[in-house]
Amino acid sequence: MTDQANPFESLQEQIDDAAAHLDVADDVLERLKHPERVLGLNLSVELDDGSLDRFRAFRSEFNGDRGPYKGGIRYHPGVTRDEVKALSGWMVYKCAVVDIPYGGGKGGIVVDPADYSAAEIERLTRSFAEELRPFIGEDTDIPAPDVNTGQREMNWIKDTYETLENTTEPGVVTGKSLESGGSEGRVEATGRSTMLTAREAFDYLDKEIEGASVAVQGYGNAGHIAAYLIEDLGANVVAVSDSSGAVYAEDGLDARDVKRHKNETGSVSGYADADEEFSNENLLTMDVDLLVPAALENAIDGDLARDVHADVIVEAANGPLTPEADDVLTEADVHVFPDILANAGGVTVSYFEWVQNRQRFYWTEERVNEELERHIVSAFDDLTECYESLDLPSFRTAAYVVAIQRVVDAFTDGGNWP
Ligand SMILES: NC(=O)C1=CN([C@@H]2O[C@H](COP(=O)(O)OP(=O)(O)OC[C@H]3O[C@@H](n4cnc5c(N)ncnc54)[C@H](OP(=O)(O)O)[C@@H]3O)[C@@H](O)[C@H]2O)C=CC1
Ligand SMILES: O=C(O)CCC(=O)C(=O)O
Repeated sequence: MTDQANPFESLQEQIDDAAAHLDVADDVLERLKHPERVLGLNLSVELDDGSLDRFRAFRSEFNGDRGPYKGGIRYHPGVTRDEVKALSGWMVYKCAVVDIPYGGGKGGIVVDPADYSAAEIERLTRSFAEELRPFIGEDTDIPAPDVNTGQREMNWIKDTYETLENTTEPGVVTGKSLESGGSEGRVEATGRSTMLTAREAFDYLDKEIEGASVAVQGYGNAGHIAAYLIEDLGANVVAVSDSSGAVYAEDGLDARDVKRHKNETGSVSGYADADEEFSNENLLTMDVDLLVPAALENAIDGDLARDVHADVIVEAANGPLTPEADDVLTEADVHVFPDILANAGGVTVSYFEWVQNRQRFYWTEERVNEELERHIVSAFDDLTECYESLDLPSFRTAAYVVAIQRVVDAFTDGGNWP
């Protein structure tokens, strides 16, 4: 990270920027900028050597006007209370922009999972699930995966909850494995909506995605899947990175093959068919047609933004640009398509998973992908229509205008739906 911007303050600034174009009373606006409840925990977990370790953990329930709180759980040493608050707020507006019936929540544990065994991570996850039990449920608050969590952790949360509640309630958490009631297409969903947003953006801007040069920062769930799906559109993924640094090939990498290399060695570095290796900062300032930040918040601050040479940015990560970076890039006519649209595929397919869990009726992958495409394209159209009709300064502001209006309507029209 190149910047110390507080993500919670960034979120509040984004809301204020959009509210300036809306007729929202100050007291209602104040409500939209603060979480309803933040749970802070100290989890005591037994390590494999018999000693106890203490872990700080959080769950923020930001706003439930449109439905149950919804959002992932992150395991990372950099997790803070304010980061979790920001991430939960972004979930509110993300769910509203794609018009799914949820509010926003997010959780996190301050931990580097690489330092612990699988058994220790299981005990940590189950301990968190026990503490969350009174607050979560398929109609109240529904966790999901985020950075460094996936199907394994979601299965443990579901199992702990169902055991303690003596019930069958698979919709209490999404992002589970298929065997535990997960949905086809959920693993790929975040990368898929990033690809769909990039495709729609290029079309909207009258640019060709075929042959476009692409750089992707972060090669986890969101980044690597976005990379290969964008490659499938005929684009040329010339650079990708993870925490070890970036690899570059002038004629294009093979995104799936880079992932195979990362699975084998732990990082993208050392990929044999790369022409060159360089830093993440170099990747973010490359002269490419499309830049996809898919790692963490604050990847691009105001200073770095002045060196960004990409034409279009599609945000797979949550909050990768600081508000100052946004201003610099808007001024420089770089088209930024925001996180709350581009990475909304994850929560949208989580919604499909929850619907399937409640109906005990499971969809094909084809149906999931069709419904996802419909939601993302429709949200993209709402956003660009708002951008044009109100003559807004950025696509981010347009996304927040659409989303905030929907949340305000749900609040003023008398609460939750459906
Ligand atoms: N998973 C999901 O469903 C969703 C995720 N998101 C967002 O997408 C982003 C990525 O999440 P996800 O892919 O799930 O997480 P993962 O843990 O799967 O991947 C994170 C990736 O980011 C890399 N990374 C971390 N720090 C840096 C850095 N400083 N520079 C470059 N790369 C870095 C990691 O590197 P390494 O592999 O070396 O650790 C890893 O490749 C987050 O902002 C998340 O909130 C948004 C919507 C849904
Ligand atoms: O799938 C979900 O419910 C939430 C995913 C998530 O945490 C996010 O979109 O940032």
